[in-house]
Amino acid sequence: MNHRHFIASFSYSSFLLFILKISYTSHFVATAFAISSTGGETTKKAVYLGIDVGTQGTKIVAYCPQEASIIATASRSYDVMPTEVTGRAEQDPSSTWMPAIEECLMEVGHTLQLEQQDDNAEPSSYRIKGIGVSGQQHGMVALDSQLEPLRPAKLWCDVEAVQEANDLKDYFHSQQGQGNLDFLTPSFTAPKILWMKRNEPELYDKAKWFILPHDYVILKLANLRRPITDAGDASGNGFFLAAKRENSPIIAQAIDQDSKGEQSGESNTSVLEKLPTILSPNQVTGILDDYYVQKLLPWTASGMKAANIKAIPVSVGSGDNMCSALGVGCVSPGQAVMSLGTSGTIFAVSKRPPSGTDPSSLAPFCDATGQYLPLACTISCTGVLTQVLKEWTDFSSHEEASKYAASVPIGCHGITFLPYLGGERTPNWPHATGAILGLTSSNFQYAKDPAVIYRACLEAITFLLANALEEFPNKNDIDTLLVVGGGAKNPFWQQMIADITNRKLIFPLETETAALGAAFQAGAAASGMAVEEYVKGQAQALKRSPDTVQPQNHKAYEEAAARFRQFGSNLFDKRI
Ligand SMILES: Nc1ncnc2c1ncn2[C@@H]1O[C@H](COP(=O)(O)OP(=O)(O)O)[C@@H](O)[C@H]1O
Ligand SMILES: O=P(O)(O)OC[C@H](O)CO
Repeated sequence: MNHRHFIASFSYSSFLLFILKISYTSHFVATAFAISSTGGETTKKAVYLGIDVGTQGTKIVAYCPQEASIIATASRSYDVMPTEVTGRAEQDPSSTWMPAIEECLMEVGHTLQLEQQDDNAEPSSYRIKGIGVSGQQHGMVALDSQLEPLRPAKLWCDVEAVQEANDLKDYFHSQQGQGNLDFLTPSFTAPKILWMKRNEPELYDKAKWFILPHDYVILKLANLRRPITDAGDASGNGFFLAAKRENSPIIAQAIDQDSKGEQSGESNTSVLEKLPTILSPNQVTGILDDYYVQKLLPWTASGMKAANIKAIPVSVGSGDNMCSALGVGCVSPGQAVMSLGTSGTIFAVSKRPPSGTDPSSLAPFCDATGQYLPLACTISCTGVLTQVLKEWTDFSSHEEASKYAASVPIGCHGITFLPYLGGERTPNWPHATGAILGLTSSNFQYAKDPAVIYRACLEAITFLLANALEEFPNKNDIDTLLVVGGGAKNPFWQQMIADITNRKLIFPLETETAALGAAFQAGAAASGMAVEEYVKGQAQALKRSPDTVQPQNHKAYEEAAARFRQFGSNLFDKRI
């Protein structure tokens, strides 16, 4: 047993676990649950579950610190709701996210039960000691007084609230609000709330809470009486000023006073009071509700009811990018994370709060440890690539498409794909649309080749992220990218990213870093450690794949990248 394992074993068999429960009055009260070791317990290995509720699916990982590995996983896919309305992107929390989570819990529970059956000598090899939740950022979940959704959640990639985002920015600056809100786009929650007030005034009047996707999941898992959140996810709500770590009353005022909607009744409650309370990074919100315990561990459910010892704490959770920053094992100076999910994101960790002069494309978020997470997010990433794959090619997978795309020359014979099927956020072009440009009589024949179009799309979404990297004030100090998310396992894309960005790449062995980061947070919360300290302890054991990718074709990509930027600017670079 090495030193780290000794510490881990000691803390998991230790005697007291303090669980912060939401009190049923308006305050949070610390309640201590005495959790002691009993016969057989000391032999069980602690396991922490991390749930990541993404845009295209939910994943759960079960992480065992003693083995320093993921011992079970499950995932379920789902779609954004079909709509004819341009710019709309919605999902129903109760019929989309929660059933996917339930199914994943059942599958993980089943896998762990098999482990138990394999070991007849011990009642169980593992014990779930905590759950953390990571969620797609931004969006808006509007709840009624019974804590039920009033309407489908508007997602981060919903760009209906363009006018509202601009109105809020203008109001904030007209009131000389301190700080910089230039980064506010329709993705954020505040413009969506204003959009709801203007477009659905009757529903708006019934809204008691406006929360984020991960807040909703925690609310349900722990059966809380009121919503909570953390600073990382809250910093994507459009009210939160990261430097001050508080929601802006000016933004709330702008929404409260707005009279463009025809309200059916006047509510006196400010929108500020409808936002969830913010807990610190290693706090626990409550314990896993029996309903979900039975999904996870049906064979021990009755035992769990009988004894506090088996209560499973639910930690505060965070946005998926914040959790990813934990899941890569902490981001060092000189590194940035590039996440290839439905969205593309690129972010670094900073000890300093954002400065007022940071470029508007960098959102000044908080991270999930108490530090800051300057982040750029592109809407057009694997969501668009997957649509191209499914609707424009006969390739059966990204792997097959990439194999053929690899034989297409860099720059795709001069054919440029603009990937803005759902508008764009970085650059802030919510009205942008997709296009294929640069056609000539000599390259026209290639435009109907699916491998060319797939590659042109892949190049485009990579150029977007590379351009976002250039917005970081410390870009010259960033020499290494930690690449994560669903697209990170694609070797062809890995090479392309290295070539285009001219940076070293590292791939954590676990690409589901958001779910893993949520599990780390649960481990920190359950063992009472600071999140950063806990994650650093785990990171030593997380091997990363060797840094084999070397940039070779940078110059060849530069020309195609310049063409891509020029076409986009010509079409969409105007005041929205
Ligand atoms: N080899 C691959 N190359 C490119 N994209 C991929 C590959 N494998 C999976 N993807 C895409 O990654 C996305 C899923 O990534 P993920 O990080 O789980 O997204 P989210 O969290 O937004 O649901 C899907 O769009 C999927 O099609
Ligand atoms: O579904 P993902 O993982 O792309 O998450 C969406 C991001 O949180 C948007 O910033």
